[in-house]
Amino acid sequence: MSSAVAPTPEYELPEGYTHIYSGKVRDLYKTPDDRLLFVASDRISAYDWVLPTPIPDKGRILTAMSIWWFDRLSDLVPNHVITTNVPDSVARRAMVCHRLDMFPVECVARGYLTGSGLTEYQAQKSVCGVNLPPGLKDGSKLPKTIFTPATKAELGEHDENVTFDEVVAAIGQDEAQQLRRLTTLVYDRAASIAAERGLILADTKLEFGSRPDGTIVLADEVLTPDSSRYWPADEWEPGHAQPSFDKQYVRDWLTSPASGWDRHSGEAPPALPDDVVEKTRAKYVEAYERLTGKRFA
Ligand SMILES: CCOC(=O)Cn1cc(-c2ncnc(N)c2C#N)cn1
Repeated sequence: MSSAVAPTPEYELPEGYTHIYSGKVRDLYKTPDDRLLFVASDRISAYDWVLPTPIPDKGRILTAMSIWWFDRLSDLVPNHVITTNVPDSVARRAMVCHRLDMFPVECVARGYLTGSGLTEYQAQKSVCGVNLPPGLKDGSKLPKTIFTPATKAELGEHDENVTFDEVVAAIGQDEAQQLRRLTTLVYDRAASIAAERGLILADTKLEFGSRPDGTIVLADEVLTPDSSRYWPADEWEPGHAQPSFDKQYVRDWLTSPASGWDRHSGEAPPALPDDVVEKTRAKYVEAYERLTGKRFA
């Protein structure tokens, strides 16, 4: 299915759970006691498509990764997780979360230049209004971490990079400064931990909400390969697209003659072969085990 059509959630939930929203790979429900159930599916997206073949355990691995990171960030910022005690049908792939008043900002921090940041830099030597030095290439390490916010796009559309001043106009000076401070603080902590494990955290996208008392809370998923770019540090080589830690097998097969697919055709991508599914699952397990030092059961 194209990225423009919300997938139908795969999981049966008990009476009293109401489906609210589905993204490409995640689903949001209201719980019987009016909290949120945040479900990570085994769906995988590539080239703006939700692929027809699930990656077994992907949702469980990414949920475990989010929980691990939330725990390591709790001294910097509170988070929205209440419990991982969830219905059996979504065991280990879901979290019950506080319902927050979400900020309409995708809070992106970048330590390296690539993707939409690189495109903007190549056009105007800045990203989201932040001026950068000349001579940077795809994958270049930035002199310091930058906050490059974006507006949340409709399903199937790309987020649009905005300036800090536009965030101020949207939510006010104080909260914009808080989001920038927290986003770079979280990124710097995570990038340092990832580097100790041989992984480059090139960038990450965070979402925040506020409690009724105004406290700013870290929400959504955090620091997963779906919300972040992880690169193997020993393969880092600025000047070209870096290999994606988790999706490179999928991207390489989809763009190879073997798939028979043309990503520019507008046609839906084909099902993935078993070996690509298995190698991709193994990369998610590897990312979890290298980051956390724990075996994925
Ligand atoms: C399908 C997953 O959801 C999203 O993609 C983005 N989203 C988050 C919320 C949200 N809304 C209130 N409270 C929260 N704690 C959250 C969170 N997280 C809504 N959409």
